[in-house]
Amino acid sequence: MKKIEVVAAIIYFGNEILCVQRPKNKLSYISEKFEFPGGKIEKGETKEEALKRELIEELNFIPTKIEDLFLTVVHKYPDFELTMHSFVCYAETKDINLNEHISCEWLTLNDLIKLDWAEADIPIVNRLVQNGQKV
Ligand SMILES: Nc1nc2c([nH]c(=O)n2[C@@H]2O[C@H](COP(=O)(O)OP(=O)(O)OP(=O)(O)O)[C@@H](O)[C@H]2O)c(=O)[nH]1
Repeated sequence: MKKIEVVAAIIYFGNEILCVQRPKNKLSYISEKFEFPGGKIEKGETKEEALKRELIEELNFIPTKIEDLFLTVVHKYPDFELTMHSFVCYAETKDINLNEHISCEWLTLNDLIKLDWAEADIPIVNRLVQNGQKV
């Protein structure tokens, strides 16, 4: 099975997190699903370099800070196996451009589960919510 390695950004503005919606796709399980912005790591790139490049390409956005790795998810979709490394980042503005996605929402932790997420993102969403519930 084809394997792809991806980086994804959990971007906080205050207590809100950026969620972006993918366009229609022939693969129904990712079509119009919500995800965290990011994309494939290219040859020779570090994860951080890939993340910065993808955020500029997709959103014209430069994070003020990128934290260490938050969670790596390995998920088997019907057509490929995804390894996705997620990183918490911070924004000092909500001013982004949607160059590839069809919509976006800035949501607090408790509202994240309301969206129709790509399956691979569910462990990340759950971990964010759990961490938020710790006192
Ligand atoms: N960026 C991102 N991709 C995700 C997430 N969840 C998830 O299943 N994916 C899947 O991981 C893959 C990422 O590929 P992509 O198409 O975004 O990457 P890319 O920008 O490098 O695409 P390209 O091949 O058009 O250059 C897609 O199949 C996407 O559906 C997520 O939260 N963020």
